[in-house]
Amino acid sequence: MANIGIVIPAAGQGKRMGAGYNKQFLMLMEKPILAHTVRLFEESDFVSEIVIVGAEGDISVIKELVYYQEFHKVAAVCIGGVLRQDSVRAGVRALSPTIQRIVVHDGARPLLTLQAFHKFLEETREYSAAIMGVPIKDTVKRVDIAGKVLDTLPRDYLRAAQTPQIFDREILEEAHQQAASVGYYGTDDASLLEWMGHPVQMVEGMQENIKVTTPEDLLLAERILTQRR
Ligand SMILES: Nc1ccn([C@@H]2O[C@H](COP(=O)(O)OP(=O)(O)OP(=O)(O)O)[C@@H](O)[C@H]2O)c(=O)n1
Ligand SMILES: C[C@](O)(CO)[C@H](O)COP(=O)(O)O
Repeated sequence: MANIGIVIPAAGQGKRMGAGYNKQFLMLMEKPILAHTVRLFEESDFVSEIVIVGAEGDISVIKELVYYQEFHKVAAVCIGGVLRQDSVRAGVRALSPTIQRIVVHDGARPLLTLQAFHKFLEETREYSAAIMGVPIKDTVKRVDIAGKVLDTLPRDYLRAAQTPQIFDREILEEAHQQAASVGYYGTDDASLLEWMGHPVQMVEGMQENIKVTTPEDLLLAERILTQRR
């Protein structure tokens, strides 16, 4: 299972966080959010290479972070694109050709644990494409443009998709290439494969593996990490 390459998209603008700069540099328990995310993969024996994708103006800061945190597996820090999808594609391109199995994990998901990641690798080893997700806790309604409720979706078959998402390199590259050629956009990488008609396996994730998106998420992340200490 070794020789896995990690792509960490971290080139977003963090608009919903409203910090005025990339939210992944916000401090979480005395370290930038991004440092927590990268540390996990640095410590995994199954990971041989990490690529971090940043906004053009953040590249030198990310390189400094890599240096000071002593992240030896980071093979490249490359420039992302306007959409998350563009950033992931750039990251995949920057991985060594020897890497044939790729995990994509949001820079903004710093709470994944090594144990959960290794369980994920074990459970997904037979699949060419697989993702983490968690059952939806709320009742989910579809509404029209005016907010009128149309119906209630059967919750048993709904999952909130997370990262990590794992793919055979060939399939992920093909999905990104095809999507780019027609301008198809998906909010995660798995959706590009779904669009192509390629099967994607869902495995149980962890509720704590939140994406730090708004200020409340940062507070929650701090509480979770405090409890883990
Ligand atoms: N063009 C983009 C957009 C997003 N991301 C990354 O994709 C992950 C998930 O995106 P999200 O949490 O939505 O981050 P932002 O796009 O930064 O948030 P917002 O939509 O609030 O601006 C983040 O790690 C983000 O940095 C990226 O690498 N390149
Ligand atoms: C990839 C992802 O984190 C899965 O939940 C999510 O889709 C990213 O979404 P966003 O639209 O960039 O917030």
